[in-house]
Amino acid sequence: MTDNQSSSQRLRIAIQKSGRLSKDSQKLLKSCGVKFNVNEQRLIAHADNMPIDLLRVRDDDIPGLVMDGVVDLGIIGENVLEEEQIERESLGKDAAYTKLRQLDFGACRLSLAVPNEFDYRDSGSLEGLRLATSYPNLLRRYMQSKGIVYKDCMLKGSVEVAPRAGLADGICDLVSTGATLEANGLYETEVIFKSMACIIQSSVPQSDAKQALIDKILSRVNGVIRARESKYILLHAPTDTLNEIVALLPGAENPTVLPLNDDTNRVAIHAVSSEDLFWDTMEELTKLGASSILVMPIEKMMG
Ligand SMILES: Nc1ncnc2c1ncn2[C@@H]1O[C@H](COP(=O)(O)OP(=O)(O)OP(=O)(O)O)[C@@H](O)[C@H]1O
Ligand SMILES: O=P(O)(O)OC[C@H]1O[C@H](OP(=O)(O)OP(=O)(O)O)[C@H](O)[C@@H]1O
Ligand SMILES: [Mg+2]
Repeated sequence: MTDNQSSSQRLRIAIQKSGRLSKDSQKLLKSCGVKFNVNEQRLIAHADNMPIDLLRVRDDDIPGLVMDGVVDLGIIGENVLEEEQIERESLGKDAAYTKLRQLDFGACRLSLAVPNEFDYRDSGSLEGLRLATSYPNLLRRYMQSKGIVYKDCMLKGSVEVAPRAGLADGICDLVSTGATLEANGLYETEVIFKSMACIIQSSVPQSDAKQALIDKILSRVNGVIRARESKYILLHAPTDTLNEIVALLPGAENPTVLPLNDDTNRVAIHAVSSEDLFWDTMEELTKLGASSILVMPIEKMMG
């Protein structure tokens, strides 16, 4: 590290050390051109080509590190972020941050779930019962909004086993596929919070140089996510169904139409689509006479 890159001038980004968000967080930063190697034993990874340090920590610590201005940026699930914000606000601690954008991974929901044999009608069925959760603040906010009084059972992990272990009557935990609930003889009754990973910035004012680097990273994140959501589509189409074919391409504006050699009845279409092209649409396209349909991933996008 050179003098002009002393630690206070380097941008500090907190990411999850190991868990559901860690690989996707690293992949996103690498796609943004940040070059680094992670040593599993080390808390910090220095980027080789930009004044950026990655701090690899437990996800629960990331919102607090950003809110206290210890790090400049953090990649975190909205569930953990919101939980920490409610906690800090209730304690009168600083809970300010800026959400730069939602990301395209870490999709899950915080839900209420009860044992399969539980006769659940609505959240009122939980009145007076004990609920196990790692998210006491989000649960309290939801139950207060419904006017339901319940008892807490705070567990940092293994929440789904609590009812079977006789620790609680129901749970409030993260769900994605629902496989963990099913494996534990539980069923989901109500979604109380929907979550994605997001990138947040500390509210502490930054130097111009650091803010410029944050803006550059954010612009690249936008480009990476737009590219991941988009496809490059090439196909051949009969001229008489051209308009119908173009109308079927999702989110494709002003596609390029090119003549084909020795074939005046058909043209080539090149289009960038804002969504994937599903098999059903491809089948519709072939029914309209389209052929040589290619759907390709886009690596980068800008402008
Ligand atoms: N099943 C899931 N599918 C997708 N995203 C999930 C899933 N479960 C959790 N997440 C998201 O990933 C985040 C991290 O989940 P993980 O299970 O790795 O956390 P953890 O066990 O608390 O990790 P840590 O050791 O860092 O505290 C969650 O807070 C949530 O935002
Ligand atoms: O609905 P599903 O697809 O089954 O996912 C839900 C599970 O995923 C998360 O745990 P994870 O597997 O990350 O392990 P952890 O309990 O160690 O955090 C979450 O805490 C649930 O237990
Ligand atoms: Mg955690």
